[in-house]
Amino acid sequence: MKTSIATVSISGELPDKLAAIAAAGFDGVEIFENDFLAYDATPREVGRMVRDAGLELNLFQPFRDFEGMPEPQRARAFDRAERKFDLMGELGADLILVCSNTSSVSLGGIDRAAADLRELGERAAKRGIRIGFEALAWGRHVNDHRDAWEIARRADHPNVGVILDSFHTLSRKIDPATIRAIPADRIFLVQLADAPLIDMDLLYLSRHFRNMPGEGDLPVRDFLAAVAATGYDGWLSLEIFNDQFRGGSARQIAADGHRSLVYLMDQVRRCEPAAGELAPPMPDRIAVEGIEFVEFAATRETAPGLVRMLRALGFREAGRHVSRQVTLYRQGDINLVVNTEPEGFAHAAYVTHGTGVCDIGLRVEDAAATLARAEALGAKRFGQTRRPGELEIPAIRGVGGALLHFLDGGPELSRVWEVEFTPVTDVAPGAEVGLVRIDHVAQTMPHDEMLSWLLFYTSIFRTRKTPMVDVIDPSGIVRSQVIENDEGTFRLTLNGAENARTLAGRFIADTFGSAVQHLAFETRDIFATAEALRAGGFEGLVISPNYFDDVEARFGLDPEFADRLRALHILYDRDEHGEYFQLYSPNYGEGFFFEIVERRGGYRGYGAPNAPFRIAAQTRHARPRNVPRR
Ligand SMILES: O=C(O)c1ccc(O)c(O)c1
Ligand SMILES: [Mg+2]
Repeated sequence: MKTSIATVSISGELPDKLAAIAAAGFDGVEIFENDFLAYDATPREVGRMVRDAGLELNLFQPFRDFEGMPEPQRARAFDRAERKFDLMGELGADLILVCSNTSSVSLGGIDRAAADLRELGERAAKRGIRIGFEALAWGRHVNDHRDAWEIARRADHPNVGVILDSFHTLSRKIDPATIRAIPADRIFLVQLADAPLIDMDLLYLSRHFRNMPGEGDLPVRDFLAAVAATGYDGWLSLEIFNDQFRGGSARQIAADGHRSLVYLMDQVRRCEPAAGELAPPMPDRIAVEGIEFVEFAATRETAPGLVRMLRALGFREAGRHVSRQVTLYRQGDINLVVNTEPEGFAHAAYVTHGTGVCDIGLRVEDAAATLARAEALGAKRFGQTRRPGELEIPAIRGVGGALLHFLDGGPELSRVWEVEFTPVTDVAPGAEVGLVRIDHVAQTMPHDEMLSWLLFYTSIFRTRKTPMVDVIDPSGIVRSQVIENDEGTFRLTLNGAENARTLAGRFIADTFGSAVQHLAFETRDIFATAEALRAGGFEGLVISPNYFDDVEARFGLDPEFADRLRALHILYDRDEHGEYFQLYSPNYGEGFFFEIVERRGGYRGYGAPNAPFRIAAQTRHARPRNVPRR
């Protein structure tokens, strides 16, 4: 189906908006009247700008407070409409959205509204214009698409139909299945938007917090499935009023919007038997079997510090790359790679961001299919000249420009470690500490990038998001959102910093952008791991004793058990499934750190209640003069 987006969804002046919309791959654009009024060009020029950008102008909107007016407002409303029809003639627009009346003087009555729309349809027909009637969720008398459709039906005019908008239907919890009863040829346009589930006045929610389908909590997929089942094959158009998007990057928001529509059409194609071919087929969402490796960019000068930390954590050198300055460190199922090449991608990442994670390798069922899906959803493929002995491993750009590589069990890619690395035996192995796998990867980014990356991950991979939580940092709030699969083999936490003084905010400033801020490893016995680390000279993050007094009281812990936590600086949490234990390294370099966790009995969370105390300890650690003597 053809896709479009309303100008109101994008930041900037009209030309910036149009350029971003065209670049993102949309076929058309809805001109929101205020964007036209605010811009200094004639309607003819604006129409030409749209077409020169390669876009169709599919809707002019909104026309307000029309139906059910008493005189003299009624006659005024028709005069206003005629003026807008003149304007549309110049713009080259043939569909106008009339939204349901919100005026306190408007009168109810389905037949009165139908008669008004019929007359408007008659006048519009003379100009080759069609009227799409939309029920606003806060319309005075009409606030339900079923009533809007009944009015359009009774207007009984070929130039009068309805415009359906997922926000208005779903925010009022109207069953979208009721759309299935509307004939497709009377649906003139479909607008799509999602929104978070926040208990708030609907007008305020709509004008400030709408977001792209898949970014919020509304069942937009069921809405579009119902639309598709009618046989509708017209425009799918995004209409997103969002304060953050208005101030964001026009190109990023437009690209996210396009991705959200492609993803939505793909979901509907799979779940609605009555839907036709909505979009070109692509592989289904990709199941991630695990994190195969994490690669750090470093230099000869910075690598020794990092490697000292890895050894203290029990990692052992296990291989050297056949043609690059790349070393593999291993423990349990964890593969960490340190890249000190003086050129190429990792070096460029080092120059821009400093020592840190530049690449994550995911184990998937089919690496080629993963790349195909990612590209169909607008991800950027990455390629670099191969050196002798190197495999071709599909990769895309991810958070902060870092890479995501895809490995699978096929004959080539399953042998990457044997083919690309020469095994070595560590000459100075540290103690065994019992880390078995990567539990999660935490990526830190500015808050206004969070929805983009959320959509990126959830649209490509078979994952779900959990509700966003606020984490209190001594200098502000950090929002945290989890993306995970059912199997627990792929867990990410996205942390969005709203200000530059929080630990997360300073990390973004110091690393010049979004990046992995910590890696969490799993152990099966946190106490044994903590003892072994300590014996090997690893200095963990010191947590305030006040914290342990509180957890002891809060969970009714056995005092001896609480003393062990206290002595080893192990944080504790519990949910209805089980228990969680956490231990942290101090910050390394630009604010990167490691976490070690143990999950007992199916604990589902990530220790969010502990985050403020961990952050406070890290902040103290970074400014040692604040550490109280003990
Ligand atoms: O918020 C509004 O007024 C408004 C206007 C036009 C629309 O299409 C809409 O969904 C909302
Ligand atoms: Mg709308």
